[in-house]
This record gives sequence, structure tokens and C-alpha cells, in this order.
Amino acid sequence: MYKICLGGTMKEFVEKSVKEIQEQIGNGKAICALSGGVDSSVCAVLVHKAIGDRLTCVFVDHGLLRKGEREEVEEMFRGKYHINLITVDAEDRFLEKLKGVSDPEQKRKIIGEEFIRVFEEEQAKLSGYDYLVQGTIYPDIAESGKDGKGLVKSHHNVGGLPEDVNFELVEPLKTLYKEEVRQVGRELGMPDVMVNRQPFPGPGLGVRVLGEITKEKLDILRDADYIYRDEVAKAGLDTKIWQYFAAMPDFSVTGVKDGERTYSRTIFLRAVNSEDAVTADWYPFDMEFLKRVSKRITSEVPQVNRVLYDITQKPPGTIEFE
Ligand SMILES: Nc1ncnc2c1ncn2[C@@H]1O[C@H](COP(=O)(O)OP(=O)(O)OP(=O)(O)O)[C@@H](O)[C@H]1O
Repeated sequence: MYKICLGGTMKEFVEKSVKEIQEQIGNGKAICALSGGVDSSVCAVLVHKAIGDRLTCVFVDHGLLRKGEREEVEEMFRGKYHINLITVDAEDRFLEKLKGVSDPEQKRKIIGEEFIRVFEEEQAKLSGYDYLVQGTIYPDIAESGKDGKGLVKSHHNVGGLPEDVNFELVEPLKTLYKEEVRQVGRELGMPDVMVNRQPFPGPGLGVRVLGEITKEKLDILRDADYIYRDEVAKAGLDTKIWQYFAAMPDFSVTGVKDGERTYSRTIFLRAVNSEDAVTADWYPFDMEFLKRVSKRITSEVPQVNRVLYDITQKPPGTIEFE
């Protein structure tokens, strides 16, 4: 395992990794599944530094992304880093597959399987790619109890890429802890919004729209979540809270607006701090902050008439709702 304090500086780590990646890939070409999360993003930028245009990233827009996320990823990787990036528009096929499904495990499974199918299709369109870049980090290997050799991230959020893929794996971050990965990102000049990014589940908003997923629900949740994130950032809390997000339960409730009865959507707000995701405590926002967020959501998102803040620790709760 790489230890910054014992093993040298981040600059040295980056130099050493670039050399190793060049040695491994030679003149070959590599493909990387890019989620926009910290691990795959840092990995992509590192590998790009080593092999330039011979890296192609594939970003799957499954329609379960947060508001603005796709644009941010495209701007960053295509615009700033000039990395070959294929964005796959797969919203319709994911939503079609998810129609009528409300069981969380089944939703995860469907999203995972569809992700693999999409990735395989993209891979088939490309030729001459022998290497698969994976943002595997040390805890992934430790958790799965393997030594990491030839390991395809077994706990892949969206089901795991098939083990039989005809690729040689490139895993330059596999000796690092998350915080070290962030430091590598900073060393590579990546902006704070990217390296400090909070964890986001692989199935995305698919597990934050509780119960059956529809485009309408996703759009409402995206708008509410965007306002919440905006207020957290404005209050300067975005680097103080480990994870914060909005979710939407599978029921409507009665409310009143302009003297008329409404029967609309509820939004849950969640914010937790945690060291290791094993235990977590809810964040003690001040009441004025919560009032502000609630007012903005209920006035700017017309389909929402109630906002609830979750004050449950993990355990007995979990960070996500599904
Ligand atoms: N929408 C997506 N498009 C392309 N690849 C994806 C997508 N979602 C996930 N992946 C791939 O699956 C891997 C594992 O996803 P997971 O959600 O478990 O994230 P992670 O382990 O936190 O990594 P990351 O920080 O890169 O998101 C990612 O590193 C990425 O390679």
C-alpha cells in the first residue's frame, strides 16, 4: 500500500505511475468507463497524462444523473483536458427497462445489467482497444478480499463489468486510499469541484426516487436536489458535510397553495458526516438554513408541497434510502 508520508510525494507518485502506465500499455489503446466520480475521473486524467489520445472514455448517461452532471463531465474532460470522450445517451432504454419496477434490489440489478450491455455495445464499436482502465482503489481490493491481480472491481456499483471481458486491466490507483486519490487529482491540477466530489451511488437517482422510477419524478427530484446543493454551497457547507442529497418517497401528500388543496410530492433531505461510511451521523443544520431550503424548494418546484429533513443516524438507518 502506498503511504504518502513514507513512500514519497504525490508528484513522485504521479511520475512513477505515468511511467508504469506507459510501460504497461506501450503503443496500445485503452478504454475507461468514466462516471464523473473521484476514482474514475482521477484515473482517466492520470492515464491520459501517460498515453494521451490513445485513451477513450465512455460516460453513460442513464437518465439517472443529477442536474448539470453530464454537462460538467463533458466540459471538464472534453473541454479542459481534451480527452476523447464518448457520451452514451441511454436514458430511454434505462427508463424503459425500469418501467413498473419498484423493488430496490431489482432496480439495482436492472441498472447494472443495462450498464454492462451499453458498455459492451460501445466497446464493440471501437477497435484495437486492449486495455481497460479501472479506478479501483485500495479499500475496493481489501473489501473484496482478493489480491487485486486481474480483479475487475467486484463491488462495481452498477453490477460489475463482466469478468470475461477481453481486456487487460490498468489500475493505477489500487494502492491508494480515497484521500490519497484526491491528492493525486490535486497534483494533476484537477479542480476542487471534482476532487472533493461527494460519493454518489452508481445507480444514481434510480435509488433516490424511491419505488417506481419515472422521468417526471426524476425531473422533480433533480430540481429539488439542485436547489439543496446550491444552498449547501452558498452556506459554505459543501466541504464540511460528507454527503448530502435529496430523495423522493413513493407517495404524495396533502398541502395547500393559494387557498387551494394540493396533493403533491414530498422531498426528503439527507445530510450526513461519516469517517468510513460504516457509521454516520446527521448534520445539525441551523433552523434558518432548513427554512430557506424548504421555502425555495416548495416555491421553485411547483410539484413539491412538503420537505422533510432526516434525523436518523447510521445505524439503524443507512445513508441512502434504498
Ligand atoms: N454512468 C457511468 N458511466 C460510465 N462509467 C460508469 C458510470 N457509473 C459508474 N461507472 C463505472 O463504474 C465504476 C464504479 O462505480 P461506483 O459508483 O462504484 O463508483 P466509485 O467506486 O466511487 O468510483 P467513481 O469515484 O469513479 O464513481 C466507476 O469507477 C466507473 O468506472
